[in-house]
Amino acid sequence: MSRKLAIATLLYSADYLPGVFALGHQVNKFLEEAGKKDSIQTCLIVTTSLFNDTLSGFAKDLLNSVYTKIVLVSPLEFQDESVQRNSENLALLKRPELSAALIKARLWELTQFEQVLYLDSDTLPLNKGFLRLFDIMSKQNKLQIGAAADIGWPDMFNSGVMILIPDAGTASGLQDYILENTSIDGSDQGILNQFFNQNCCTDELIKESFPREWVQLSFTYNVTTPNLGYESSPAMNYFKPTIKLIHFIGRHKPWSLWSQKNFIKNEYHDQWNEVYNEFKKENGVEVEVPKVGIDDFDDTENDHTKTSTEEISQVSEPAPVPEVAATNTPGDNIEDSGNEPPSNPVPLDFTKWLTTFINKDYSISQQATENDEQPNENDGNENNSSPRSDQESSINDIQEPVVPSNDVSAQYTNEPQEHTNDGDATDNTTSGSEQKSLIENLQEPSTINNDVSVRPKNENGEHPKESGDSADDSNPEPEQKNSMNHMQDSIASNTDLSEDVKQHGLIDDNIQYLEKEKEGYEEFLPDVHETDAIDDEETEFFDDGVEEAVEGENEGEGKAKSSAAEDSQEGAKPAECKSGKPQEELPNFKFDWEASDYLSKVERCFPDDIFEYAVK
Ligand SMILES: O=c1ccn([C@@H]2O[C@H](COP(=O)(O)OP(=O)(O)O[C@H]3O[C@H](CO)[C@@H](O)[C@H](O)[C@H]3O)[C@@H](O)[C@H]2O)c(=O)[nH]1
Ligand SMILES: [Mn+2]
Repeated sequence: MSRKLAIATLLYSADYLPGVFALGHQVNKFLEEAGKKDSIQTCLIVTTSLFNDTLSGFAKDLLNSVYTKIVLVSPLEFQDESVQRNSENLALLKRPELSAALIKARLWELTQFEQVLYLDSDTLPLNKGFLRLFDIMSKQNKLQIGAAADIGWPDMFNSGVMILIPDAGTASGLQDYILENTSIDGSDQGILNQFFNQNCCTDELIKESFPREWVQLSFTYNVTTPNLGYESSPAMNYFKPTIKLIHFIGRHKPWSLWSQKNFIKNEYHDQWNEVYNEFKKENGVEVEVPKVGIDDFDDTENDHTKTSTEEISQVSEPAPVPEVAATNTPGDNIEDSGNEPPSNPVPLDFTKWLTTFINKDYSISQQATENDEQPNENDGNENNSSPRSDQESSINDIQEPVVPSNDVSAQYTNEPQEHTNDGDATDNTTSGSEQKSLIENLQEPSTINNDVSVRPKNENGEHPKESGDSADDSNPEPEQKNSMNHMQDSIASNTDLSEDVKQHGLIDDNIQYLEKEKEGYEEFLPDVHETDAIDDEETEFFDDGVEEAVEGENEGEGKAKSSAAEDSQEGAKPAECKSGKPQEELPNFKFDWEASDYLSKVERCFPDDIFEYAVK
């Protein structure tokens, strides 16, 4: 008899709807292709309040067309207390919106299925090869979890792709565990590892008899991106044809406006966009959903009833005329509830990125000139609130003009006067709302009364244990092709963008030049239209990669580097910089860093912590 299998994903806030749609669409395509549409169900786990109170009938209809089962879930019992206890660790992640991801623990309650492949809604299977997980893990037992290693700490698994055996006992054990323990990362990934993963047992004695087991899947089933270190390595080229699934980890998802404007070029983002556009086209979303400018919607999860899991059958009513989000109280909007990255009034992160590519000799002399000749250049930038005291070291004198990103871009373009400091903050703050314009149209306080039945909780029989390696993959997958990014057209009308594109046209030119020159790094080079909103997370990847590259290229130059660092600590003045070239002789903002060791100088002149004073 065939097993009851399901592929499940999770939705607890409306801003992940595009992910849920694209994923469902893609999964359906591959189920069809593999001839498994009838044997594997697709299941959306969605919080009751989101589904009933926030999503529009149109959104529900779309969800029902993509997923064969929609399972409504309430927050875990005492979830608030767990979230509270985990808040400190979660703060380290800078992802407050993930506090509710603990609800993934409800996956083990899906006992109507014998085995569930859970996929985060920010994942994208690339081919039907991911379905092989059901074969690889066919002998899985309820005490095992199948998952790939997390790149952040490879002794732990990433909880964005997990294969599991639903089981009432495991479910309640896990939920008790969540109540009593603090998660390593403040969210589901940490606690699931602590519960299932033998590696997380730090007591060697107990480890021997650890009751559960993480069965490690091949990374090709959950290739997380961005991950500069990994992608830049030859391993990416080597394994690329075998990748079955991409996972867009981190704060910026392919559907977010930030990604559309700023994201480091990534073919997988393009691919996600293709799938999403395909979904929209097939479902007439673009035509049917008007763009409106409502910013607020209620995504809060208020239903704390004890009901564990409820299942609704397919919504049978016809698709209603598209409805827009209902009026909401100001306090309920997504930004207030922490589901959007907090706006960053000073585009420090872009600056951080930008300075990585600045010819330091030029930038310093330029800054020195600016300091001398244009002391008030930044006066108009109300974001640049950093106090400047006479006591500050000379390195701060060097750095300060760099902080507003547009000033830095001016250095690139050699047209400092043509770039203003206006608009950074405004632009950044508008991005969140623009990004939601589609989503908002998929929300409403619903009056739809779905057939709801309490889901039965069945015990599952235990399968013989297998700790087999699942890394096999003999099926060569097609190369991923690049495509145009259509998201700007489709998600939001973005009037700010064109203005900024114009403003920074020359920066774009330079970056394209760099891309051409630096083959193999394309994935990591921002397709920059904006100078704001790049966050630490991704710039850190970027910086790390650059440092790596420099290390490789400048082998044996450690001494020069350390002396450069000393210089910096002593507060070297612009005139004392290594090359000492006069400004006119310097290349006109060519990205000639490859041929030089300027990055080591950048390190000297732009130490990471130089920006800290402005980060409030
Ligand atoms: O506001 C939100 C946030 C998350 N989700 C759902 O929860 C999943 C997890 O969040 P995600 O943004 O994908 O987290 P990651 O950036 O992937 O971060 C890592 O850390 C998370 C917290 O431990 C884990 O849940 C992830 O699997 C792991 O990859 C999403 O895919 C969605 O399905 C929402 O519906 N709304
Ligand atoms: Mn994820």
